[in-house]
Amino acid sequence: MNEQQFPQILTVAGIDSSGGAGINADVATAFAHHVYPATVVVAVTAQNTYGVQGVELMPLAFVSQQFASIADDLAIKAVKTGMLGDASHVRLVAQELRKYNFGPIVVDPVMVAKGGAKLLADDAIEAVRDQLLPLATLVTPNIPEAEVLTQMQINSVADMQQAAYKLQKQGAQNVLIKGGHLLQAELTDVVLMADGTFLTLTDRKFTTKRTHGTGDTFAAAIASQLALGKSLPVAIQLAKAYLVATISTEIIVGHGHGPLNHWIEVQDD
Ligand SMILES: Nc1ncnc2c1ncn2[C@@H]1O[C@H](COP(=O)(O)OP(=O)(O)OP(=O)(O)O)[C@@H](O)[C@H]1O
Ligand SMILES: Cc1ncc(CO)c(N)n1
Repeated sequence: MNEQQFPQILTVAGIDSSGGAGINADVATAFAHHVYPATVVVAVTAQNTYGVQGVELMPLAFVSQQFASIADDLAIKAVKTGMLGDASHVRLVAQELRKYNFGPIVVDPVMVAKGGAKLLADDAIEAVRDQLLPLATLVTPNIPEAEVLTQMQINSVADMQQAAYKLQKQGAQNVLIKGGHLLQAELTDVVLMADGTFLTLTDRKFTTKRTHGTGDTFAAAIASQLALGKSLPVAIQLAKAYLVATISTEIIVGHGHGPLNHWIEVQDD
């Protein structure tokens, strides 16, 4: 491997026609970090800041072909997975990820879009739990996703910690449960590291409806920092700082849940 190669990540996810979430957010985030993003397109959505109007999944063989093309040529240093659509696509992506050594894998188990549209079929949950979580260096569910995966209700930070233990038992090495859906004045994300220690990230909640793609941006920023050689705890904290900056400096696009300001400068540690 040529050490001079530019840092490269792979995002395996869905395209958002309105540009704010999914692969579009991942690509914007990678560029902001001066990291090169390759993409495996699993789904294409007809979507805007109001919601999701349509979804098309790519043929399975074509998803595999995209993986092979990338593996034949690029030097991927970290992976992020996002919207995977249904059980057969989840199983296939897991199978492809097992084939190649693309470095650490950040699994964002995307299930539902901001407007409530399903981005993952109900019968795919088992495949996410059994096939994808054991491959995850880090899994980054929001609270509803963590509830579905662990079959427990989450109403507090203590519940988030308990759910994080369960997700680790299911095979994820490290767990980040995002607290955006917990009704509190402050937002708390809970991270359970592989060594059993907790990291808690607490931030004020900005009053804004422009939060389309926050989860994607957070996970893509973590993958980008990992590709740049940062340790996981440092990558998570730098990614969170970038995310907060993208939320706090609004850009006015669309009429519903608008996209983030991905142009904001990434601060280093
Ligand atoms: N209004 C806000 N102000 C500050 N931080 C926020 C706000 N909304 C979300 N966040 C942060 O963004 C991250 C993602 O939040 P959330 O729990 O909503 O994830 P998500 O539902 O996966 O996002 P999405 O579905 O939009 O991709 C968390 O770290 C959360 O703290
Ligand atoms: C394509 C796509 N992926 C992920 C999300 C979740 O933010 C979304 N809304 N759309």
